[in-house]
Amino acid sequence: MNEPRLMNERRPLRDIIPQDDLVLLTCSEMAAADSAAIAAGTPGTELMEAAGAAVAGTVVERYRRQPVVVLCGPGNNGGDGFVVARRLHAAGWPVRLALLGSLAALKGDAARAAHLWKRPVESISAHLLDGRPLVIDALFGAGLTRPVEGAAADILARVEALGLPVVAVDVPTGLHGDTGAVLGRSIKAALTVTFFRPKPGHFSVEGRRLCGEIRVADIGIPEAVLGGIRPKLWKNDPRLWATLLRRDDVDDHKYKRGHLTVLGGASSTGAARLAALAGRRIGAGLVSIAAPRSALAVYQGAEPGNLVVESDGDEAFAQLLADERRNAVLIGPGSGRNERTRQAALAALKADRATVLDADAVTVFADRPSALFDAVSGPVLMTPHAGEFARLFPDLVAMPSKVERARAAARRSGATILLKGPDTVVAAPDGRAIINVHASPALATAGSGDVLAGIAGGLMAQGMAPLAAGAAGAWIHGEAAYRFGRAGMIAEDLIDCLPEALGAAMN
Ligand SMILES: NC(=O)C1=CN([C@@H]2O[C@H](COP(=O)(O)OP(=O)(O)OC[C@H]3O[C@@H](n4cnc5c(N)ncnc54)[C@H](O)[C@@H]3O)[C@@H](O)[C@H]2O)[C@H](O)CC1
Ligand SMILES: [K+]
Repeated sequence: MNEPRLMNERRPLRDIIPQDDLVLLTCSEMAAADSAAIAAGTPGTELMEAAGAAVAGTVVERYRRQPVVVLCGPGNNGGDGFVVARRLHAAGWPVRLALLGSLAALKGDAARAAHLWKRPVESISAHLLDGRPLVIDALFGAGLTRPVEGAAADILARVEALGLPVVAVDVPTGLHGDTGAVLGRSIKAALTVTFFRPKPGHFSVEGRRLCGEIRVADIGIPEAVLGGIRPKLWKNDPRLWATLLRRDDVDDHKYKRGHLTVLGGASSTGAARLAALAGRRIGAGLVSIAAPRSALAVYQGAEPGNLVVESDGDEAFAQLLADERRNAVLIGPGSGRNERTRQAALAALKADRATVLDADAVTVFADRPSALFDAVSGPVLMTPHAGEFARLFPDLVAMPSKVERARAAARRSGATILLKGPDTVVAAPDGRAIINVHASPALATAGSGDVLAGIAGGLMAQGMAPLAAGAAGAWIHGEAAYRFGRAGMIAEDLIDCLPEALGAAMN
């Protein structure tokens, strides 16, 4: 029987398959797309006209005709606003337009758009809101560089106090397009119309709270411009990795689907057991728990499907990994912040195994992160939550962008970082990153992280590269919670919903 050989061949790990329509562009990449479109023959004025037309068209589509006030800022976001106002007026809507700053200060495309508006330009004042109009927020967009204050902040506060409906142009004013942070004050929109591709900021926790429904309008920027930009950020979706889940080998069998070894702790055995179950449910061929002698009986009595192997003492785990069929390792859930965990993690990295380091396996290195980073050379996925991240990368916490925080940590550690949260970011050392918002608040339950780590470990056992395993794991984890779909979910429920979630990912 030649199975063991199959386990030894180091097949290339299967990695994500980039999808252009899932790309997210930063403000500067968006400006580059603009410039490329203009260089390819589409005047900036046409882009602005198309942007304003897209907003006006969406408003007409979504709202009954009613009084509208368009709040325009001093730049091209405001320029878009002039186009929106002109088009809504032409469609018979009662429109008022107010400008922050002076007409004379407008430049370029915005000045041209303002020139085409032949009706009054008012100044920003609370009286604009008499009659409870629909508000078009064209104050600031991709050019926001500092906190919103003064008249702009005042009018937004007034809009909010009156509870008026808001449609945001590109991004709600005050939301930073790249970091998704709020500078000064912002405004909650019912609908945000952005252009060509969304921005990372649209999907931050604040971004999702403030943008409302997000519409991405085609404004005539050719897809080909992406070739020159070479974006490295995508919104998570099964289309990035679902084909990697397919089991096309006709002679598929458990040895080909990898062997995930989970380090079991002595005290809280539930975490490792949950992770092991998740690894099996997601399709790993074999999953075993390396248990200390003192907890052997507990693990053996728990789930018959989990192989349990004794692994006591610091060197024991390294000896286990002498068996190359153990091609993937998960350390952390419930394993304790102790020397055994540290040594097991270093043994897995030294043995160049596909390794997931979660929870205790991350924080046990907090005193000397370099000891961990220096040992990373192969496929490693770290899955910290914000607190664990801060212990390992304290100096990165101040970075305003979660994507950039995760990317910096990945570059520094050499591992792929899955930085958990309602907006989980998975970032590889080469800069590629994926934002996952396919998640439910119900996931904030004890043990949920153990399940996620087990899913990712099970996928890496089957040959998925860390970025793909992290993205697929985060999405499937979220889908399982949606599938459970009712209050009172506990981590074990996620395990039972994994087959449906996996099925949803593959359809
Ligand atoms: N392809 C596209 O994405 C297109 C985008 N368009 C629109 O253009 C804006 C970006 O325009 P820009 O002039 O660069 O910046 P803003 O209009 O957002 O800001 C104007 C200006 O304001 C200054 N500023 C920044 N922050 C503040 C602040 N807190 N207080 C006061 N002043 C501030 C800063 O100098 C900015 O330059 C984009 O959002 C789209 O709506 C194109 O119209 C069409 C193609
Ligand atoms: K805006």
